[in-house]
Amino acid sequence: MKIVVTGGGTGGHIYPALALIRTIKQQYPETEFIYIGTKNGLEADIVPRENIPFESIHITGFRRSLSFENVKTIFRFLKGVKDSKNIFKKVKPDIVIGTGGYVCGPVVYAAAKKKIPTIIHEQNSVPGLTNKFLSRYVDKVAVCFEEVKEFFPKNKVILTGNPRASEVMGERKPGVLKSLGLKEGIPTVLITGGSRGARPINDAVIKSLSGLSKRSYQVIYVTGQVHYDNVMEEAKLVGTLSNISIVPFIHEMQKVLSSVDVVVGRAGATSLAEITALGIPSILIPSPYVTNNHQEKNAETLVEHGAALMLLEKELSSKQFLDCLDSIMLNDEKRKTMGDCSRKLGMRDASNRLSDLMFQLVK
Ligand SMILES: CC(=O)N[C@H]1[C@@H](OP(=O)(O)OP(=O)(O)OC[C@H]2O[C@@H](n3ccc(=O)[nH]c3=O)[C@H](O)[C@@H]2O)O[C@H](CO)[C@@H](O)[C@@H]1O
Repeated sequence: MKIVVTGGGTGGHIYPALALIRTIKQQYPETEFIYIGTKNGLEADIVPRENIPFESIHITGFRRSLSFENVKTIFRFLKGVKDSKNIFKKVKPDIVIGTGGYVCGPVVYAAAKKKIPTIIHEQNSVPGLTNKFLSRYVDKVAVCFEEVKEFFPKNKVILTGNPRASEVMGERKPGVLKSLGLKEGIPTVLITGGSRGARPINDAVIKSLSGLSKRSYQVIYVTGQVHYDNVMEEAKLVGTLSNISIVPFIHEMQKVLSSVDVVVGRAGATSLAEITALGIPSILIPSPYVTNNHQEKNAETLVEHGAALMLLEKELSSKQFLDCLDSIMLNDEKRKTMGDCSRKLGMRDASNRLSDLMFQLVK
């Protein structure tokens, strides 16, 4: 069987696709995959590392305001459809699956027009523009939140969860904290700004570094690749940070996640699927720069169930950040209660649910 997978731009769309590919490869090693992305998205770096054949098309997103760029985007879309059809001619896929991001638009649309079975996977509690458009053409829409079902055709939508939730399970390995220069057996928080890092979170963490260095707990701080050098300049001025490990990006996030006690981060849907699968309590600082403020809605679901605390970026200060972090890191009972609430939200069988849906469609 040949499967075309497409999705990209940011990690939140790429890692669910990779998790699905790994699950199917384990079950059916003879399955062939081709990943279609763009050259500018994170997928161009992440996917070839996994030894998955990678093809690229050129596409950009629509601007919300009237702009000549949107006219160019329409032409790029049409060219992307043509290029995708050419790839399909060569590859002859049995099914095409899109996991979100602009690149899915022309690829999945072209597949639907060619009558190839199609699925889109929506990770968020509010759908993205591309998936809303594609839902008219595809065979099935796989979702991760009950409340997002109403945005899609009733006869197509099905709750599967996010395959990353399945993938992060069972990866607990000793030595991970040591490899990051930290100690085993001490409460540890992971601070991240999502797959690309987030400057406002970095600003708050930099201002808190001196305070964090005096805490009894330890910190893994992921800056985002492009922000790393600047953060390190600032960190050098603070002095010794023996309980803080600062890194630009983590490639084996599943191993790190299973070694930490609390996560501080944005409220990207794939990250939330991972932390709820593992039952990790979190402090969420939703990005206000995303479509329909969907990260705040993602975060609210966890807060309402007692699994997370939310801080709004516009109110974020170093004092508020440290107080909130201390309230969980220094309170074992609270960590445990929040962790239990988080675990209840996890959908750990998501990979199988999505691959079952796929095989039903191909049959
Ligand atoms: C700004 C933006 O548009 N963000 C969107 C994007 O976020 P983003 O790409 O940040 O997505 P998520 O936070 O959902 O997922 C990030 C993924 O990258 C991984 N990771 C992260 C950091 C790192 O160092 N190493 C690593 O492997 C995480 O484990 C996770 O698998 O996609 C999500 C899923 O559709 C959306 O909910 C977010 O709103």
